[in-house]
Amino acid sequence: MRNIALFYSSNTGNTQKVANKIAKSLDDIKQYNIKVTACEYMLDYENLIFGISTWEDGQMQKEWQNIWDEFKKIDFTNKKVAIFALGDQKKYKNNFVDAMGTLYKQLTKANATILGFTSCLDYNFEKSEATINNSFVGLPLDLENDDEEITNIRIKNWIEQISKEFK
Ligand SMILES: Cc1cc2nc3c(=O)[nH]c(=O)nc-3n(C[C@H](O)[C@H](O)[C@H](O)COP(=O)(O)O)c2cc1C
Repeated sequence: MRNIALFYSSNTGNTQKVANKIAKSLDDIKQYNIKVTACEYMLDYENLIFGISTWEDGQMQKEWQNIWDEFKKIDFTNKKVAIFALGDQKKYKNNFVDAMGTLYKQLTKANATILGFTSCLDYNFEKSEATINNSFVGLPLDLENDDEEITNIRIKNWIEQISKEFK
């Protein structure tokens, strides 16, 4: 059995809703809210999924900010990591899912192998800290503006994509 864990946090429940959907689609997964689970538990898993939302013009959701000093001490060598991110491409079009970029940069510094990049083409935004060469560094989701059907398709495709690459 593979060893996968999903760590997330959420202000209004949007990231939680997506976390629940992803966890339901994978048999071999453990789900943790970082509000109540210390980040050293991440060390127990070879494959990790992180869920993060962006607030206050480009900032990480508050629980990610709270664990950030501890998180920065973790070495992710030999770990495969995929990120999904909640944001609003209409109201915050110049900071769309910026928090995913912040998380990505730290994970890269900490030697993680990041997978699950997706194309920017399907989205309508101006600027994001979470892109490299027209790809997002994970899966952005916009529950404020996109139909549930589109969101569900994106999640399904992304799970297929990362599932193949997890060890
Ligand atoms: C005050 C406020 C600031 C926000 N700032 C951003 C932002 O800078 N970039 C972005 O993409 N989304 C932003 N959002 C949208 C949220 O990220 C989005 O609603 C998300 O689904 C919230 O997820 P959560 O409830 O799981 O935390 C903001 C929303 C609010 C209410």
